[in-house]
Amino acid sequence: MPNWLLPENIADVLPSEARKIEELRRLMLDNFRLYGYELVMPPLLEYLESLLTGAGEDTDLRTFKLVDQLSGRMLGLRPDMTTQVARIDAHLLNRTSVTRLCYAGSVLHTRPSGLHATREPLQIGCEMYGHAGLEADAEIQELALASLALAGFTAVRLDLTHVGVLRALLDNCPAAKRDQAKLYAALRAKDVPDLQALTQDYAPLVRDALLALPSLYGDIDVLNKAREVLPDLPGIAKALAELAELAALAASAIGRAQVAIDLADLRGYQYESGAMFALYVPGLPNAVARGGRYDHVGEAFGRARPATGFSLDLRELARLLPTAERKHSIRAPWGNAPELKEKIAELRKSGEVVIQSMPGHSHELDEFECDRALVLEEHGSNWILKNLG
Ligand SMILES: N[C@@H](Cc1c[nH]c[nH+]1)C(=O)O
Repeated sequence: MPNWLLPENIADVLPSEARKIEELRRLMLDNFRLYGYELVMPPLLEYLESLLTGAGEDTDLRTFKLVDQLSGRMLGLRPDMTTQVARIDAHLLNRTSVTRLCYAGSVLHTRPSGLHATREPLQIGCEMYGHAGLEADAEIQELALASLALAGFTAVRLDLTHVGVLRALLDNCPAAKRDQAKLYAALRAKDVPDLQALTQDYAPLVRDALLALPSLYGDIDVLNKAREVLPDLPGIAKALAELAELAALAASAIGRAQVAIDLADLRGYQYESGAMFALYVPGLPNAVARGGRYDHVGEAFGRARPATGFSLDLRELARLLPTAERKHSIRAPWGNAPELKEKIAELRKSGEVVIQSMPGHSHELDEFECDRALVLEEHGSNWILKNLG
């Protein structure tokens, strides 16, 4: 095997793609700052048990593990930054007021989430702690939509769901609770035959409700249908009321989206505790951003705090965008003359890209197109710009 091959679903990011990703990262982080989100940088690896605190079995399976040579303990490479940020809020900041944090960094997955998905997403996101009301969820949704708008996506669909519906059903049926993991999987896949087989000996009320969930998908009217076909349990009524309110808020948010309800969409890391959302853009079957409420993670860290947030993969998002236009730049000779150096410094200070040709090489770089050259004025000693081509 050639020694320059990389593992499957792991790739280098080459110049023009890297530029797109970096520009998006800056735009989004700057926007988070305008809403008062403070940047944090959690470590790439942690003790496994802290990384998995409050997270589900999915997270465990997705985590690369290794042994720490210093402590002999098991370490994990983060598969998701959300629980790390919850740990920071719970233990390091110790604030009682509302805390807004944002982050951007690589995460690693043992298996790709799709055939062509990377195992090293570049996760960026925002988390808000300390407010249990829907206002916090609405702000997070608005930020997620604004992030996609910054990347140029305007025709966005926002799917809303709520873990309260399934929770209420499980709490009313011990057999369903026992099969929880299998039910999640069947619902995620909208696999009705599998659901039928699984639910055979459940209480009829719960069985009918579980079988109805995959079809409870569509515009806001689905909530009325859900009220008709789902049992009248307090948890379900509360979840549906919250979804109705969030749908209205999302429809009026900055960078507004077309809103849909999908009561069987339960993808995630199994730490969610309330309303959840996923954002979709045309041409891509998978969600480009996900978020929602996860009030119990802080509690697992020993300090209960309401929590809500969203994250997205910048690599995936950038892949959907057209290649950036080549940046116009200036070609300059290499030289030690103070006038030349000053002129080049002045141009760079004003934001121009100035590329000095190395002796014997004059090729242009992929990302840059030299449309001007810095040349010495004929019969003079001034450096002037000359248009090329
Ligand atoms: N980190 C979650 C999304 C999320 C962020 N905050 C809350 N939920 C994910 O990648 O699916």
